[in-house]
Amino acid sequence: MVRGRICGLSVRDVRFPTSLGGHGSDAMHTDPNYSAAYVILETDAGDGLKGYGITFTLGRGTEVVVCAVNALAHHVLSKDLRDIVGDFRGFYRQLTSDGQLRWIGPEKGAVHLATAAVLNAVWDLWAKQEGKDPRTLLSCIDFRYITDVLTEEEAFEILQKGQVGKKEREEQMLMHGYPAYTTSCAWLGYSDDTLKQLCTEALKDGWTRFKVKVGADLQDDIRRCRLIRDMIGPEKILMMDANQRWDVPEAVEWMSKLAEFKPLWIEEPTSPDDILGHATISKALVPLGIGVATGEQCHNRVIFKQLLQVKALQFLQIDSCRLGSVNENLSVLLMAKKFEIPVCPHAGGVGLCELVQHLIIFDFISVSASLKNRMCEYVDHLHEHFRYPVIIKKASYMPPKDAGYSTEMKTDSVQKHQYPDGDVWKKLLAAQGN
Ligand SMILES: C[C@H](O)[C@@H](O)CC(=O)C(=O)O
Ligand SMILES: [Mg+2]
Repeated sequence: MVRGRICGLSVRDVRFPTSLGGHGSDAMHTDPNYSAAYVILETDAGDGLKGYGITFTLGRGTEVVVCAVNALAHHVLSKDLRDIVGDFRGFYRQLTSDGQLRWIGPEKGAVHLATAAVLNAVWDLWAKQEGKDPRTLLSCIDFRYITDVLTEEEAFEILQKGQVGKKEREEQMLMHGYPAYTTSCAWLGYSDDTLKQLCTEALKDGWTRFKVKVGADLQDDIRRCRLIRDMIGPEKILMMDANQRWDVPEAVEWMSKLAEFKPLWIEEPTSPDDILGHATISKALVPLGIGVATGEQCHNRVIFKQLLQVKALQFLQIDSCRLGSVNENLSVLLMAKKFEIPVCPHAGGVGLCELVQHLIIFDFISVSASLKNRMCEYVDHLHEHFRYPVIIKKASYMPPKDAGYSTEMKTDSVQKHQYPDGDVWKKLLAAQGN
């Protein structure tokens, strides 16, 4: 039973100094500090339940997103949760169409990341209060701009079909979990020794799918890809991620040099906005047996729609915080199902694994009903800061059992990492003479 009026919204700038160890580094983000704009919603329901929402950012970018969350706060404050979820589509559109903020979006950039943080908190709160049926889920989706490829009725049919065999798939998930791959061994800033050590440990832990960062220096890539392929052997799966480093012809040329290492996909080969560029790359890489994956920086459902329409990707990477929360992610999962393109979510960052596990397990149970060519990213960082961290067993995500969106962070972690006043940052800034 949905209850409570939103009587408080707070947002924190939480940063982790991951750049110090080269964690998370790639060809374009050489010194990322994994960060989050962390939103807490309170209600007057008197049940003690709060909604926690995050969006993933890097370092100083968090300041901008925190401002955007505050600029959106008035849409949520004093609203009855029942009214919000009773017309969630309308509420989503209210946030994304705010007449004074829309100009710095629309549905993209900092303001869309902020929308995700706020709506993720709403979903967390709502999920703690009640379950949802297909019609309710559909009522949360804004179909504006995508009805040329997916109507509400088609989406309903997909969800109805997804009911068949649902029980068995739930049991399968509870027993075996959702298959994952690891990105933790091969960040670009890691030395070869670190890569070898982490890869040895990952193999011992049963990982069979690995992602390596590429794109800055070809000879370096060849050496690192050889190293990792030799270590994992010919049968295990290898993916590559260039994080938007190349122009279109460069991407094709570079990947033809890395093809000998048999990557399943090249991720973000070029600008995330270049839909036709991705299509050109996809086509050129077919003879090499390499697919194109993208999505972690796709602004919204419209970009995904076009990527699907022009066959620009073979693996679709939703992101729980880049898109407008569960609402928009649902529309993308449904479009992917219609086009029969496997969804392999982006995760890692701060809390992305915690959030996206809900989406991808839902996708398997209620939408795609398939694990073919599907896996979810896993990065072994920062889970200790969450109250309900992901559980990985035998390289698979085990379904979360606690109600909610697994978004709540430990109070102590938030305090210590709040920027710039948390203990961690006070010490680091003092050491840097700031
Ligand atoms: C800056 C991030 O760490 C980015 O490299 C993550 C990413 O591309 C991925 O996990 O995929
Ligand atoms: Mg990536």
